[in-house]
Amino acid sequence: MHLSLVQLAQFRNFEQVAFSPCKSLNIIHGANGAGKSSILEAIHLLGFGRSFRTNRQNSVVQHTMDTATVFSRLIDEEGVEQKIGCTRHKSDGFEFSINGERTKKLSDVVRKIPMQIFTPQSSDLIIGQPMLRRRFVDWALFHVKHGYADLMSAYTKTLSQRNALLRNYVNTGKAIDGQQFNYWTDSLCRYGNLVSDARKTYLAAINAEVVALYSQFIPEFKIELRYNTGWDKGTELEESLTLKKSRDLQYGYTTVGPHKGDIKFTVNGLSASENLSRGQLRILVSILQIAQMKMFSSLSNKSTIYLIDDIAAELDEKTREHFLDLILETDTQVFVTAIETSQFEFTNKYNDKKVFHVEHNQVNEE
Ligand SMILES: Nc1ncnc2c1ncn2[C@@H]1O[C@H](COP(=O)(O)OP(=O)(O)OP(=O)(O)O)[C@@H](O)[C@H]1O
Repeated sequence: MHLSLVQLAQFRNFEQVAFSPCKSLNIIHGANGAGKSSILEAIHLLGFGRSFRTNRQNSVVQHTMDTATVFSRLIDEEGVEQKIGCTRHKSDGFEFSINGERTKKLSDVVRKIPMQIFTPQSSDLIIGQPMLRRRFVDWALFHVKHGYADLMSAYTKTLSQRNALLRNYVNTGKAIDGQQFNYWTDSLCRYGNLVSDARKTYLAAINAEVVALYSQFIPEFKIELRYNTGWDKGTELEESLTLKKSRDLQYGYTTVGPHKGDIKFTVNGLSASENLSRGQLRILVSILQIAQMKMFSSLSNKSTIYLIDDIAAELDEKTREHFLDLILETDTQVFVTAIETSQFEFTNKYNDKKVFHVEHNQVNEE
């Protein structure tokens, strides 16, 4: 699967640009401020439905304009072309389209273009908030496990109902309706156990791949990843909810469950977030993503699109080369940005490669 055309209109510094990427490696280079990251950001909108650079989504719209548009042609595994579009209206949010048909359902678009992104901030996956690590696993399960999106939405709805009862108790001091509370607690257990089992199974499946890949980069390090369920060790979720009921009543929200789950990474038995260098953290993230893409393609027979912003940041040339070699082995379409093409001399060995120069708000193939 790959994008054969990308068009941007009134998107950040680009008035109108279009370019035709190749199926494999696409190098986008240009000076600071030329618009390299903006191009990745536009493609990212199609795969995630949001910018990776800002929470203020309107900032992608060109100053003085009201809408920004990204349009793409996607060629799937069977060679069938689909047209995927995304428009950001400053006054009315996002609008997506598939083959010209408008869809409000983001998941329909996201499901069509499985995508990963690697940026200088990607180490946050290891050192940042647990939510990022839950999102990492949930991305894979969303794409490969039938019904997982519905399961997550049932869990989230149940959690918010239970939290509403707890919050109301804290705010008003009125006793909680016991029947309702037990109903939502039972549902939380049912969905929560399913979510947690799916995450554990998935992580166990990619673990061996992560260990093998990491040892190729840094042989002396033995990496391990472990899922923390988000409730008391050695107990079932049901038991933990009972144990924590008085705390939940005091705080006004549910303090245990898979919404508190996390992944712990250790290297030679020590915490990865506290002991790895910045470059080693980035290597770990790249490996997690490569393992994820390999697993994804073996389970779904589909490939991924991989965006790499500023590959040179904290990765030496040997590592960059090994990293790209591993990704390109997985039949992935790659978009990678850098300031200088000299950072890519090692890519001369790849036949399927295009180089684009971004300058004067234009994208030119070289
Ligand atoms: N909404 C907008 N309208 C017009 N121009 C914008 C808008 N938002 C950002 N810009 C400009 O677009 C340009 C592109 O920025 P971008 O971050 O994509 O460049 P870059 O090539 O990735 O730079 P660097 O190498 O420094 O990271 C910048 O000059 C920025 O000032």
